[in-house]
Amino acid sequence: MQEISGLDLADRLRGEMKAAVEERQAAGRRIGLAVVLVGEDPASEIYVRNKQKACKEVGIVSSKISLPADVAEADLLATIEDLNQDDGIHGILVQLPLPDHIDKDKVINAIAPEKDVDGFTPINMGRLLTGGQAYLPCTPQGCLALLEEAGIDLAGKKAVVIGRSNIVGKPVALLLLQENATVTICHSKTQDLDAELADADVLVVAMGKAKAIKPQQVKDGVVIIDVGINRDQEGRVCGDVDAEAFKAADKTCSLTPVPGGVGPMTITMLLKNTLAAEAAIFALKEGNQ
Ligand SMILES: Nc1nc2c(c(=O)[nH]1)N[C@@H](CN(C=O)c1ccc(C(=O)N[C@@H](CCC(=O)O)C(=O)O)cc1)CN2
Repeated sequence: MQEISGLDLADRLRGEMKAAVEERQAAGRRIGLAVVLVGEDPASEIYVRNKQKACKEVGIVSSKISLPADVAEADLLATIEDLNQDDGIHGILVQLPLPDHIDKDKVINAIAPEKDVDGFTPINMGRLLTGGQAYLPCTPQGCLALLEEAGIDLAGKKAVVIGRSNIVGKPVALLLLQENATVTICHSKTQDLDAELADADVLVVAMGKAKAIKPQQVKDGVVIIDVGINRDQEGRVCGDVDAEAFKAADKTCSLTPVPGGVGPMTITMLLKNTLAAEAAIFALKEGNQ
């Protein structure tokens, strides 16, 4: 089994980004990202901390806006509007999930599309659908970067995506399609998952079920991107793919590890989108002068 490391690729890309940021800083530019965290979900706190750490690593200035779990939706929307108007902020992200009393779609819709570095607004999602210039959602973009790093030419390949969320399944399927793969999306109502998996050349698994995919379900030579982040019975972080069983079976395949695969690439793609947002906002301002 060949491992496709997200840590190695993330490291290299972050090094390149640091150099790009230094060039902009030398020209007097400062790149700002606002991270909005509602409540105290422990996993979200870790992800936000890791995002801020990564920003610092490359020279992006991040500001964390922490709001209480019982914040009124109107107050959260007002916070986003302030950030939309703030010239020092080039990217805005609202960490998900949000508490139940808040309408997630309303909040995402409130983010200015030009600062939507998560790529979750309908404008950016629509542009992704039509093949326009969009900020791509970070996890799907990370999955494609890993496939590219592994040297996979997707044209004509049979790609199977398990999961149909707006954050991962749907956008990753569109990105695979853009690369001319033949794409099948599977989900909880798919009647015969094994039949779909049996001849997949590329498999993206985002089902949220620990160690669900076994080596005997896929063919030799398959390339698997494991998006899952779960805890196993011993409390260890694991993916949706049973990596230990793949190793034990000495399966001929390529697989992203969990941890150390898609996760670090999600954060790296956020940095990439933030740099792109700053460049676009800067170019627009220059053009208007
Ligand atoms: N606004 C957003 N919210 C959420 C997103 C998102 O892209 N934007 N995605 C996920 C959480 N997430 C980023 O926010 C994220 C999840 C996991 C990792 C990561 O690096 N995971 C590690 C393992 C983590 C562990 O040990 O617990 C890894 O895979 O190596 C990064 C980012 C939902 N919310």
